Amino acid sequence: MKTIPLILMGCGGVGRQLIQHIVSCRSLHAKQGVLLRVVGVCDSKSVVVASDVFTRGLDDAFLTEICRVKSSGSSLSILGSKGGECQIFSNLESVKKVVDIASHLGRTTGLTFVDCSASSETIEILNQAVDLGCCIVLANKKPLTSPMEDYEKLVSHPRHIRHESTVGAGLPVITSLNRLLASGDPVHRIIGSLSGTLGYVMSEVEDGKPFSQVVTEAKCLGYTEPDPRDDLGGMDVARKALILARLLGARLNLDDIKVESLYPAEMGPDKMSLEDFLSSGLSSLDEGIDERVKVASSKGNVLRYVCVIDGSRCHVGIQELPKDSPLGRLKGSDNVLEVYSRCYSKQPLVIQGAGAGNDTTAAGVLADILDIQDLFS
Ligand SMILES: NC(=O)C1=CN([C@@H]2O[C@H](COP(=O)(O)OP(=O)(O)OC[C@H]3O[C@@H](n4cnc5c(N)ncnc54)[C@H](OP(=O)(O)O)[C@@H]3O)[C@@H](O)[C@H]2O)C=CC1
Ligand SMILES: N[C@@H](CC=O)C(=O)O
Repeated sequence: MKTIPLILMGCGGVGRQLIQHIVSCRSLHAKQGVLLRVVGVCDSKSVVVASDVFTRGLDDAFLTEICRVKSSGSSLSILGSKGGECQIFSNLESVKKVVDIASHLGRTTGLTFVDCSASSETIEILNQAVDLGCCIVLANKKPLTSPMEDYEKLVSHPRHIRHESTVGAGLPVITSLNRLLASGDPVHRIIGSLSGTLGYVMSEVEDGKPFSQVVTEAKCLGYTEPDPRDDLGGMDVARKALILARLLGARLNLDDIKVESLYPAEMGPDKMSLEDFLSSGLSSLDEGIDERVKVASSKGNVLRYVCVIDGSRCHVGIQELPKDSPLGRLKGSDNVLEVYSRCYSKQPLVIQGAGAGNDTTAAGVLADILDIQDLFS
């Protein structure tokens, strides 16, 4: 049986769903000859680790308890040591402990860091993990959209990194692009709708629902980032665009991308709390969006938040598109990407399907972990 030891960073909607998938797929994985051994789970303040990471992981009952505690909104630090089977470390100590485990397991049994946080702070640990021979799997886009130097370090061992869920959640976007590029088929243009949240919001407001109501629904459905302004301001789509553009070889940074925001600067995270934005800011945007939807509709068009990557130029923003165009027909949280390359020059390669949600995202992360099993014994 191959064993893949892993440390999960982030135990929110996606991280918890990943734990549930791992636990419920135990017998399937056993038939495939693979065991996923979760040796540690981190939230923003603490890490829970198995007492002997060389031989044991956290057991399934305890992993389920971790999910219960985190879904109730508590910190991992309230968990006990479970009769000595695990240890809990907080704040700076937790970072030291995680790096310590990486230095022991990285070059022996191997270790995979799975980043399901939404933080830009994980980049330091991830870069250390890479230096220590560990693999990394990310749903978190922020480390991959850090300055070029950090990015290049992170992806310096291509066999050791997987990040399919960073674009299109569980859709095979990165894999498909890598296959085209590896076969010498250069991709020169990608156009698409890459936000599950904005896809859902734009298609729901067409039916006359208020913008604030559908954004709140998207948040409840697990489509939005922890702060939905990341989606509504276009930054989440810009990050996806940057990830794809860098994959295609462009040496761009986030501020090279032109981004259209759906809210004004005075409602930004530096000026308004998330609570105020959700309780009052959001509804003040209803009228303006409704007006734009009506103007588009009077011309037989709909609004879509579109990402265009053309050579090394990227821009993301609202476009008015015919109702019966591929992007105009999108419904719900679906993403669609049209990829133009030498082989797909007139008719693009089209990838479409659910582009957000905890279940599909966590499934994409799980598939990434299984995809690196050859590096483990
Ligand atoms: N939902 C979706 O459809 C998709 C999501 N993603 C990505 O998945 C990631 C997770 O999203 P989601 O689960 O919704 O986010 P949540 O906000 O629900 O969860 C984030 C988790 O990360 C933890 N965390 C924060 N900072 C750190 C840190 N420095 N180290 C370790 N853990 C940390 C938080 O801890 P605490 O509990 O203490 O706050 C929390 O447990 C995001 O990056 C998102 O962009 C990608 C594709 C689709
Ligand atoms: N908030 C994102 C989640 C996936 O990356 C989206 O809405 O697409």
